[in-house]
Amino acid sequence: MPVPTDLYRPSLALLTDFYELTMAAAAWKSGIAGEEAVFTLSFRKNPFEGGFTLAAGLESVIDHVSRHRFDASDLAYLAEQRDGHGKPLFEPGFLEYLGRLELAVDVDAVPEGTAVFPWEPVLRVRGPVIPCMLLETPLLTLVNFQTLIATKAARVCLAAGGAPVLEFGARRAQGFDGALSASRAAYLGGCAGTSNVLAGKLFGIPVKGTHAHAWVMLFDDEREAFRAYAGAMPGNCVLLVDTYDSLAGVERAIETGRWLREHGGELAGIRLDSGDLAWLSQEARRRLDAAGFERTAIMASNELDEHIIVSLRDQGACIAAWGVGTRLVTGADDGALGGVYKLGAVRRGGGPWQHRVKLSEQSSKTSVPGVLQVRRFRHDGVYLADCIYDELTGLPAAPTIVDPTDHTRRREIPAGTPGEDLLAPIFRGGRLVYAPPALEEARRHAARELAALHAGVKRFVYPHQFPAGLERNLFDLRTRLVLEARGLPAA
Ligand SMILES: Nc1ncnc2c1ncn2[C@@H]1O[C@H](COP(=O)(O)OP(=O)(O)OP(=O)(O)O)[C@@H](O)[C@H]1O
Ligand SMILES: O=P(O)(O)OC[C@H]1O[C@H](OP(=O)(O)OP(=O)(O)O)[C@H](O)[C@@H]1O
Ligand SMILES: O=C(O)c1cccnc1
Repeated sequence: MPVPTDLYRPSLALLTDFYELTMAAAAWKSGIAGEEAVFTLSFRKNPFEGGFTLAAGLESVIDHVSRHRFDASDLAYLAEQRDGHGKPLFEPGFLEYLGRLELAVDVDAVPEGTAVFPWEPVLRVRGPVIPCMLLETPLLTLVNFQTLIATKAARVCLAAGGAPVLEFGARRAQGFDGALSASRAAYLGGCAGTSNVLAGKLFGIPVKGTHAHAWVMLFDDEREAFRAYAGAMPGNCVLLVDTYDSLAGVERAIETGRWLREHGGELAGIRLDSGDLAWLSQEARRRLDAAGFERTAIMASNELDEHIIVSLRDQGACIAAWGVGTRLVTGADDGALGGVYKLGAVRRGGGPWQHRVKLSEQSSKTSVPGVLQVRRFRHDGVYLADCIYDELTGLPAAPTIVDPTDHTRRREIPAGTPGEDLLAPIFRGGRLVYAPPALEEARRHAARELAALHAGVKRFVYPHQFPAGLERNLFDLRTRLVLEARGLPAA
């Protein structure tokens, strides 16, 4: 399948926060550029008050890291930056360094579509401090948004219970890039297709759609409009029936369906876009069935989300396909996934790694030190628990998992419980060592992941909290570092 190779040329190296560059300049100047660091990208809360999150954005991360370079125009722009005294902010030597910079980093990440939970490392970057810092902003930009939308899509598709969900969001998306990456993430999360034609071309997503109210309004009456559309699209005819009156529109759609049959076509569906979708869909179904159009599908749209879809199904709505736009591609009601990128350890001159922890008044914001990995344990195809551990100390044969927000909540994992590490090697020394799966495969992976989660984790109201926490030695190390940093005696 085609990849979006030409969308963002040249490199987007400047798409980083200014402070990453001022820190890079200071690191270069102060001689710590040769030191190594390891950073972890994780989030602290599942979006949408939900019980799970689906990781997305890795393919864009790979693309960004692979083509990262500061070109002459980037360097010229940086050379223009002045400090408060009107002097150049960046020294020529630093800019030359940036011009030669290659991101010789190791990146490990969970594959796209993997179910992930708060605190877990979703992605890890290890290498010289400057490249690690420069990547903070773009990696968060890419992973936070796409993960949010993939998770929203998974929720909407779970609500639809297997009926197809089409993503109709481009017109309400956050800009062109928001539209494209939302379409991709929505497909990854389970949507059956998109109305966004460029996303279809770039990512190989099936493109689908009906017609707008404007089509009907272009004609003097609805009958004429339906007939013209059906004549032009006999094999792809879904008629929007609510421009003037939904049920009268259904009657005209039935007439058009009869006409289509006489001309070798078939009315594929109707779309309802306003009013009481439960009642209208039942009444439309009754009329279509009575007229011999049992196979004509009823599609609904109109500011839908997972909660409205659940409610409509509970009310017995006869809706076979869902068109979901605004609330899907904007991740309503969560403006963003709150992913963060935190330093876990540093190493000087090839010596031993030294753990680092960031304190916060809010214990949920205290970072997790180490070179983090996560082991997922399972039983009979169902996920049991996730154990976040430090590769520097390793994982005991029978680990104890401690909930970082309540250390009295613990889970013992018996030795021999099957499980696997989630972070896979993506780059080694800046060289790509991972073959990203095709989007279709990532989508199948997401579906398998959702199937392996207990139903309680997927419910929308007060979901069960999946046991994901810190391996006990890591939890103890973190506690010790926090006490040390606060100048308190060890517990
Ligand atoms: N039976 C229902 N149960 C729950 N929510 C519904 C039901 N029918 C429609 N909705 C949802 O209620 C919200 C408001 O619908 P409303 O009927 O006000 O739209 P409308 O005013 O008819 O449409 P429009 O403003 O697009 O012309 C929408 O999000 C819609 O999806
Ligand atoms: O409601 P969403 O989930 O975003 O789905 C997409 C919406 O976009 C279209 O209409 P548009 O909103 O442009 O106009 P309308 O409200 O007048 O139908 C379509 O008819 C849907 O209602
Ligand atoms: O094809 C459709 O029905 C469609 C496309 C975009 C937005 N709303 C509806």
